[in-house]
Amino acid sequence: MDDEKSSTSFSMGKSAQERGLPYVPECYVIPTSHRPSLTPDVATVPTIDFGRLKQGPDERELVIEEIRTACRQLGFFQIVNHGISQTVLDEALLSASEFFNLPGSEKAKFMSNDVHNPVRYGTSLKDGLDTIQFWRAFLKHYAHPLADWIKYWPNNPSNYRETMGKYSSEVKKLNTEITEVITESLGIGPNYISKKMEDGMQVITVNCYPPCPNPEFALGLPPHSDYSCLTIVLQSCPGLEIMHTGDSKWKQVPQLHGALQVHVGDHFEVLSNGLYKSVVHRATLNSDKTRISIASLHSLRLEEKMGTAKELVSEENPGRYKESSFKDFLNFLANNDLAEGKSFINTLKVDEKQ
Ligand SMILES: O=C(O)CCC(=O)C(=O)O
Ligand SMILES: [Fe+2]
Repeated sequence: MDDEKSSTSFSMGKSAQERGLPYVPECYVIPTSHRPSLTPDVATVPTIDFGRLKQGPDERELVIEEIRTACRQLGFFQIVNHGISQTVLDEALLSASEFFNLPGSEKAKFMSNDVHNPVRYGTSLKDGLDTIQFWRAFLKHYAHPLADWIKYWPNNPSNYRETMGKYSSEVKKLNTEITEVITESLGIGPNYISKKMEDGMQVITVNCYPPCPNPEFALGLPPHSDYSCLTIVLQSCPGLEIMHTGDSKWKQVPQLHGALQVHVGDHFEVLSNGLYKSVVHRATLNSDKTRISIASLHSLRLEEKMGTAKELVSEENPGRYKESSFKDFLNFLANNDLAEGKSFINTLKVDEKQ
């Protein structure tokens, strides 16, 4: 996600004690209804074995069916046997954590509030901050075409560009494979959008959530869905929660060593005419260890519009979304605060009564 514009959007009004509630440190401003549970339900997340895609047409068809169900019901799944080695995953996480361990002055070289900036660092963990709702630092950088952008990435730690570059290019390839399977599962064929996606944007968001003394009163990231077509996430430990569409409850995604998480983003919801849902998710905190997540967000080129596949529109099932580009999302972001619950996908929905 792309944010960091506000740190004081919620106001609690009367203090908890005035309302006869248990003591809450005054610096935490997330209202009770938005606070996470320290013992969340665990999500039942479909785990897709990508190796099975190469085990003949029958097996491939079964995997595609599993992906179709996951995208319709949750907008989320995990993949194993994805072809990216554990060393590449571990080294990317290690470089990320070394970057966030650098002195503030080193990270501040990349500090920017301009959402259009292709490389930027931000943090809600500022010295002297008197209200806390989000407990996160992040580094974002464009990653495709890699040769165009890598020279602007941090070179401290000294192997950051090498390890994160390797991870980024492998995830980019994996994204093309997942895209093919997803459009196949929509019945519009594997090549429907794969070439455009190959040439499209890749934004790497590296999130760092340090231990929080009161994880029950704050969040790492507010609830949101990603603007992307697909987001692929690597996490160092649990903390991601997804909103279960069935019972509208927050559930924690369990840690599965070596797995990658796949989020359906807003632009695939649009492509599918709402058949697939972009998953609403948030990041929670813990009090004893730093959590790192590396989100790779994939979309079409900066100004290329994503619209609904015409094959999925009919008289009985009219188009439900306006088309939009990544740039449209950035313009939306520059003027709206996602922490206040503003949602890009809602701005794309065509009024059904029209
Ligand atoms: O930390 C996570 O697991 C989620 C990160 C995320 O949602 C994002 O960067 O958009
Ligand atoms: Fe996200």
